[in-house]
Amino acid sequence: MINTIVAGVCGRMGSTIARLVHADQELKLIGGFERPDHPKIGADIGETLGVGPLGIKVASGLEEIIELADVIVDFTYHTASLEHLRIASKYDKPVVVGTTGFTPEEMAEIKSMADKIKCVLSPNMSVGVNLLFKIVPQIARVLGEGYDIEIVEMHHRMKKDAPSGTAMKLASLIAETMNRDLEKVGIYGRKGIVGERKPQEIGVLALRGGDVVGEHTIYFAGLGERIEITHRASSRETFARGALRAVKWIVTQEQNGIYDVLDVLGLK
Ligand SMILES: NC(=O)C1=CN([C@@H]2O[C@H](COP(=O)(O)OP(=O)(O)OC[C@H]3O[C@@H](n4cnc5c(N)ncnc54)[C@H](OP(=O)(O)O)[C@@H]3O)[C@@H](O)[C@H]2O)C=CC1
Ligand SMILES: O=C(O)C1=N[C@H](C(=O)O)C[C@H](O)C1
Repeated sequence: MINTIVAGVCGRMGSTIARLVHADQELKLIGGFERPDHPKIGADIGETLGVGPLGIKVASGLEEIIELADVIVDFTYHTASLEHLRIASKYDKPVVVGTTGFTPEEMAEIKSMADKIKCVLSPNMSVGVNLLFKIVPQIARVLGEGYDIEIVEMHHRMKKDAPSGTAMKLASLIAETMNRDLEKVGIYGRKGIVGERKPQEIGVLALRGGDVVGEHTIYFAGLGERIEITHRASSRETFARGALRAVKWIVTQEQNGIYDVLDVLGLK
């Protein structure tokens, strides 16, 4: 059994992941934690998940429970996940991170930990989106210049970061493939007399509303034709199943490194 700790265990993703871990034959939910001031600290995790008492309490921090873990799953908040990675590297524990919204500086620090920790880091754990991470840059390359690239994402009203981590990763993969600097060509909204669209622009637009789980459309708009590729997630379990797959994979790795879901799927 793989002893698994879930960060942000009362959150939307944390609770979904914890329920699937609890139901999984190969994994054992041995702990979960929230911020020290969270109202559920000390509550039985099973009760908070609605699966009946499990005899494990919501802890008030990772260091309280980390020694028991084989692996930690973290879908929390960018500053929190970075701190959890620092702690996990100190204790030599692998981590699966799905959190988005890292600043460039935070991302640089995570990359700099590559020789100190085993980590799967991906803004989207679904198989479908990871397939898009593979094929969308190929489509951009084949189409070449002459097709205007715009990405539109929609998420629920509670989402804190924008644009989504997935949209930003798609934009950065496309920019890299097209030899463009996303810092220069990324456009995140338009209003007023903005002038004609420049051919190199990559537009990334975020819609927020209701309970939308996660939708991404990539447009390649040329003269006389347009390709639109859409991924729609209709359940958080899709991401959670991807996270569990990453958990089972990362604990078998011998080399430290910052991996992604394409490594897990063997699609690199
Ligand atoms: N990679 C993927 O496939 C996916 C990634 N995500 C990403 O996962 C993250 C979480 O999303 P979601 O579950 O919707 O958000 P929620 O706000 O529902 O859950 C986050 C949880 O983490 C808790 N948390 C915040 N700070 C800490 C801390 N320092 N220590 C412990 N727990 C903490 C929050 O507590 P509190 O409420 O008190 O802040 C909350 O319980 C986001 O970045 C989102 O973009 C989401 C879906 C899929
Ligand atoms: O916050 C969410 O909900 C999601 N966040 C991820 C992102 O920012 O890309 C992935 C998913 O679409 C859901």
